[in-house]
Amino acid sequence: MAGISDRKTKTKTLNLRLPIHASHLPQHPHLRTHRSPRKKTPKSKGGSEPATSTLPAAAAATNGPRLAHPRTVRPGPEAPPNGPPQSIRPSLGSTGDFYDVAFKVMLVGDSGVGKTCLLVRFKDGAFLAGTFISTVGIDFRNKVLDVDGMKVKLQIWDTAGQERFRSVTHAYYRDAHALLLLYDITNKDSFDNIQAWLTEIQEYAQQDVVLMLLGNKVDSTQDRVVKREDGEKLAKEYGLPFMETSARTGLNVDLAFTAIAKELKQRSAKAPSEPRFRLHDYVKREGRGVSCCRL
Ligand SMILES: Nc1nc2c(ncn2[C@@H]2O[C@H](COP(=O)(O)OP(=O)(O)OP(=O)(O)O)[C@@H](O)[C@H]2O)c(=O)[nH]1
Ligand SMILES: [Mg+2]
Repeated sequence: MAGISDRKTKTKTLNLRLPIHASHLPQHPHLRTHRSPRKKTPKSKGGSEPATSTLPAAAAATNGPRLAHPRTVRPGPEAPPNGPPQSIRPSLGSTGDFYDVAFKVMLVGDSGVGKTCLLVRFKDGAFLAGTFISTVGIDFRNKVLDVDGMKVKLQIWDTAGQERFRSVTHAYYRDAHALLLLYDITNKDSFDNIQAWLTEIQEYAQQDVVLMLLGNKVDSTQDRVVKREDGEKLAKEYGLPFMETSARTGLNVDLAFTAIAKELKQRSAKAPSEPRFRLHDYVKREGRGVSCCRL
């Protein structure tokens, strides 16, 4: 297995890869625009990393990923209160897209697990092959989905997995309606760090945030070191919906975001007339295995 630290990496601003308009970027004081050397992905065990504790309340949850522990919310300078989902009335987004309701989704997980690639695959239908360019700070892309006749806008925040940007990311958790937590099936450390990420989420995110666990790079069958069953077991332990994905082939990528959008839309409905959407069941039913797709 090629460890993350073994790879040829380069760090530069995400803007170079995601050509979003500069005016869309939050003026966060921690946002960096300079290149800096890549550091090894932090380990959760020991050191200054978040303690690796379990989330018993989350584990007990059977109907979703709610983290029931009381927590201290530490909003950052750019984190407005996370109220209910935005306006149900049709709105015109800054990119000219009409939407009925909008939500914020955050991608989190160790550096190199494929967060940026997953977002680019979902937004543009392409895969960013080649030199790994690590995200600096945080950035976002918008995509409007048609969910059962309603235009649902997802504002998807792509965070930097490197430890040195962690304080930047913390400031945005509170504003997120949903989190996609990724590990890399070819990198055991990234899987072992999931518990630490959950602890961090428990501390900084909203209590009712929608959370899904994704094991990415499932196309790399030769390099797999985390079994699918281990991912499923961990997800079950914490009451999380789980899927394996590939930003390279696109396997389950649209499904992951669509599932999140469906769940958020359902939650935003004031008087839901339709049958209750069940995120766990939907993901289990619709998720596809590796064998379905060739490279
Ligand atoms: N085989 C394979 N490689 C992938 C996949 N997703 C990402 N990669 C590769 O993994 C490396 C890291 O991908 P990124 O998306 O930049 O990782 P990241 O999680 O955004 O990393 P940070 O920005 O540092 O937090 C790149 O070399 C990608 O080409 C995947 O699904 N399959
Ligand atoms: Mg990235």
